[in-house]
Amino acid sequence: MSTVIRNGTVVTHDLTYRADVRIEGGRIVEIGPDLKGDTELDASGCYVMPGGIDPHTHLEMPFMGTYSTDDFASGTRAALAGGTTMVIDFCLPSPGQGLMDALSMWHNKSGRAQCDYSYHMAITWWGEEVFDGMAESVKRGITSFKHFMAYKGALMVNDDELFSSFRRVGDLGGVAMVHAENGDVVAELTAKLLAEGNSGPEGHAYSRPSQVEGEATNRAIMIADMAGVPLYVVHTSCEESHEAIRRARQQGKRVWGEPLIQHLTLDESEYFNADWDHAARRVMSPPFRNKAHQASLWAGLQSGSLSVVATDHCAFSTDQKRMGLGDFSKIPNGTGGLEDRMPMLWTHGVNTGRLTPNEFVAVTSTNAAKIFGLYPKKGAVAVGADADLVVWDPAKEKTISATRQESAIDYNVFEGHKVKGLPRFTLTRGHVACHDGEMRAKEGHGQFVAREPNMPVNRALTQWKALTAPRPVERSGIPATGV
Ligand SMILES: NC(=O)NCCC(=O)O
Ligand SMILES: [Zn+2]
Ligand SMILES: [Zn+2]
Repeated sequence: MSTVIRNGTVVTHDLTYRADVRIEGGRIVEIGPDLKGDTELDASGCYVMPGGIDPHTHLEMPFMGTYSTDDFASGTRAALAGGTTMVIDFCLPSPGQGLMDALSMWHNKSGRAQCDYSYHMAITWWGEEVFDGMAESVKRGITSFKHFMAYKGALMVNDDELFSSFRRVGDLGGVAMVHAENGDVVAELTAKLLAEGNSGPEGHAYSRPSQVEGEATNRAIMIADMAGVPLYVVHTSCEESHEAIRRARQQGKRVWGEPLIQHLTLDESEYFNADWDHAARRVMSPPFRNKAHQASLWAGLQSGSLSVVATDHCAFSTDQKRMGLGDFSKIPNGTGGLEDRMPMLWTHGVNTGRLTPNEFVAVTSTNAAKIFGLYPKKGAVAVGADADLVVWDPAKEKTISATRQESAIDYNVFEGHKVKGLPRFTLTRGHVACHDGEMRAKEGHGQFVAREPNMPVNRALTQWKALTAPRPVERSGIPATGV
């Protein structure tokens, strides 16, 4: 059985051209004019693009005394509704827990996934067991390792642990990742704000000024450079952090920055809303920033100093958010966005002229595929690639509303936003999961995707570090001591 997507314009990160796309056995088998198939999907007026890859989600994540509400079923369904065909979630061992033990727990949760997925492994503590578990993790196709520099007393690791782990990731040919906020300063500021009576959700934003992110980003970059490992900085939200990444890239360091769609389109005024629920629903780390920071993030996407737009989808219901009534530090951190990332970015990026359609593909799909060892299986419209595709209708419009979303939570941080540019069809390995607004996704269709270590960037960096490593100076004679 074959499917042909007809009459569309193929848009990849580097090319735009008219062609039909033929799919068989979940893969793209032919691209060209006038193709025939058993089933035909009409893409007239549409772009045929690689499905989105969101490399930053937390589905059914245990966090701050609860679990994020969207699980692998509802979260991946929301992803498909919005044109995203793969997510990379985080496997989070509890302190003291072995990495493979945590991995089996995550594999148990992901069985109901509706699109393909992978994991990053989090390093939440340090010891020989973790050191050994990292090699096993790479063998099982999990080649990226996340470190939290915030959440003191919970997930946070210190600089010595960071350096040890980064070196290990470098040796294993993986990618180091950081949540870059200075957790010690955040803890101090939180205590001070609460003591002074600042207990509402706005206190969360005050406790995490952009400096805590800028400082930690710079520190992580320097530690990664000394460890000789490529570094991916998640949820880059401000100019200070972007500046550190920009500077590092200009210096030839292998560093990538990831702004979120929320930080690009929503700002800090949300926290000053008189409605407690409204503000608390938007509590996430780092918090939303002002317009100047937003402009910096957009400029980073345009200039290439920032590489990937993600969501950090970690959705808590209003009831869960209310765990922090009277104390903002107990509001579970996280927001949704999986369903809205692509339409919001198209609307505010492509429709405004900030991004070209090719740049849109790069930052929503191809760059993540390349960085995390998935390309060209994912992130490509090419013969042999998985048929993870979105047929994108640039004329289709909607107003975002929680009443019509696939996510399981009871609100949407983009409520009332008008978007223009939506999927006509979303295909996951050839299966049409979203058919002109109607969901046909299947629970359990999603498969774990193992990833390869030692990407070209790893090899180049290792070669460069070997070439420039300290080595003893060869001397012909040793001077006499004079004694
Ligand atoms: N971002 C956030 O607030 N919650 C999810 C966990 C994390 O990525 O820090
Ligand atoms: Zn984070
Ligand atoms: Zn996250």
